[in-house]
Amino acid sequence: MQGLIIKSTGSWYQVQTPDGKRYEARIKGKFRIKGLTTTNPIAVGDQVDFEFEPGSDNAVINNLHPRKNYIIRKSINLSKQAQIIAANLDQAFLVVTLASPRTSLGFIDRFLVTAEAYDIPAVLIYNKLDLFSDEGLEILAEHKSIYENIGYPCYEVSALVGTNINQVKELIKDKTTLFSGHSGVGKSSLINALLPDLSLRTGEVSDWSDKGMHTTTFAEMHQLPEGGFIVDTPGIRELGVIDIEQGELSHFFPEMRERLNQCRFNNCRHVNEPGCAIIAAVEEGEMELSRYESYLSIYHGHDTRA
Ligand SMILES: Nc1nc2c(ncn2[C@@H]2O[C@H](COP(=O)(O)OP(=O)(O)OP(=O)(O)O)[C@@H](O)[C@H]2O)c(=O)[nH]1
Ligand SMILES: [Zn+2]
Repeated sequence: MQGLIIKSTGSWYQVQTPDGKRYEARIKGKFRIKGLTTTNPIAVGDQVDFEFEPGSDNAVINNLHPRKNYIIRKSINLSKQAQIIAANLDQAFLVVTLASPRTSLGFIDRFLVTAEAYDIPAVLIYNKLDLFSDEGLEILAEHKSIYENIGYPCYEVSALVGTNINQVKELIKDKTTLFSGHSGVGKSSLINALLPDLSLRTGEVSDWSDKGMHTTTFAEMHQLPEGGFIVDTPGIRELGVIDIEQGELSHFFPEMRERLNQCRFNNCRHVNEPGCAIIAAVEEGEMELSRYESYLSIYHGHDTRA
């Protein structure tokens, strides 16, 4: 039988078959990703084959289908060990706000770089619109001109009041969508507004903490009545930057990517080289300074803006 993993703990998985039936299953055999040892080889979003052991109703997963993408969390101590958090995502939402706690451009850019590296289309959702001051609305307009120009859709909503929630419903229909964002921006409130039957607890400090690789992973996909899934994984609510080679970083800035072959040197770092097309684009106002600053900050590995 074939199914979709919709829930994972450290030791068992919930698989949903195309007819909507759900089974609890365990893994048999080894599933490996090149160059990585994974503590949990299968994650929500994975398509798997499974069978029942003869004479029992234990479902056993025996095959993993190829993934279009996946996100991992690396162990802090064991750099080659990783946990797979979710697979086959159609899009990643970063829920942000310009009320409190206001999300910074640096934080948004780090998220966008990560999504590019994972090959997952990213969307920015500005929540708490009902609380935006005039200044907040001005900043919103600036953000939209920065991000929409380089291909990242932006939506403004109020999870509390219900403003523009239908637009977001349209966006997530028939898709598998990851929700990320700082604590307190309203992810749970937004998911509750989209999926009223679910009732996630809001306004509580997340009880997840990084206790190392032995902590039980718990990720879940919530099925939408209109079709599609919301992926809610407490452990990666703030998708961090994954290991990116310095020389590759510019490929994950779409507006840099399209100019890379115009630099004088083909090993240009876009830091201070003569004839750099990126620096010229910033000087001519064709690339946003804030985006370039985020590039430099991540490049030099001291991105502390949160
Ligand atoms: N005014 C207003 N308040 C909101 C809105 N959305 C969420 N809130 C409030 O913001 C606070 C945090 O909301 P949550 O939904 O718990 O935020 P979260 O992002 O899930 O936070 P974590 O669970 O810590 O990751 C709560 O007090 C919500 O009621 C909104 O659109 N407008
Ligand atoms: Zn350059």
